Amino acid sequence: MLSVERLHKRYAGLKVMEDFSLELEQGRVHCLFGPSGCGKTTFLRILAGLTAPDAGSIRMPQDELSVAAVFQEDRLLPWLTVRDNIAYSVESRMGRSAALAEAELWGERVGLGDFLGALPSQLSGGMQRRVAIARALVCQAELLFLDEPFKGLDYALKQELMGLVREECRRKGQTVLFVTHDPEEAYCLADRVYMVEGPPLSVAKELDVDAFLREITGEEEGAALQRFRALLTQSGRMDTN
Ligand SMILES: Nc1ncnc2c1ncn2[C@@H]1O[C@H](COP(=O)(O)OP(=O)(O)OP(=O)(O)O)[C@@H](O)[C@H]1O
Repeated sequence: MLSVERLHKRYAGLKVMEDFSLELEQGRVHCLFGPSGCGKTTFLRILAGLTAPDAGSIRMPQDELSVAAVFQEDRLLPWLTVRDNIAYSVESRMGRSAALAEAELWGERVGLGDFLGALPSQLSGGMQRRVAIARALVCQAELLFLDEPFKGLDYALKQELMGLVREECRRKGQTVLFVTHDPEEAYCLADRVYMVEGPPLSVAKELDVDAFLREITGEEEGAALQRFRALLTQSGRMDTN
């Protein structure tokens, strides 16, 4: 569905990407997993068309795919309410009243039903994150890019939102690429994990979630595995148990 070939990127003296390639498969949730500062956000920005690579190409089968993204900074419009922030991205396509109805539905699904009329300045950081997630999900885009989408959320909420993202992406066959340095998020949400190091991002180690788990815990069975299995159950990922 999307093929990234031999990307190179440099910021002044810093090489952040060197010959980096990756494939995204239609309808799957992919995780780019790597340490802070290794170049993950730069990669997402290149895919989203916000940063230009120095060399390399991004190929998609169709000319135009719809894309929605959540970046680390929430980028909410401060003068619009929660309802209007969520509706904003779909209003031109759906019309105002349908967009507002969808916005209310998504506002409620992320647990902000009582704050639909609030302004971003009246929300906590975690609540603003939830608005940003709702705003991305309401678009029903074919491609969804998420940069550390659950950063700053408490554990229970993170589990709930991961379940929501999984369920929605599965239901609509969306292709997702999310970025994290949290192994639990990678394990609970992804179908495939690309482990990277850097800068520069260069070769990604591509793993299914069970191989990823073995890679990070260094064990086949044991306490860590059981803990992750419990997480898996909580987050609704019974199918890989
Ligand atoms: N616009 C920029 N100009 C110069 N250097 C940049 C710019 N954006 C990022 N960098 C540098 O490129 C490197 C990779 O940054 P990037 O934000 O892509 O990493 P990351 O893996 O997403 O990090 P984190 O997980 O902490 O968000 C860092 O050393 C960063 O300082």
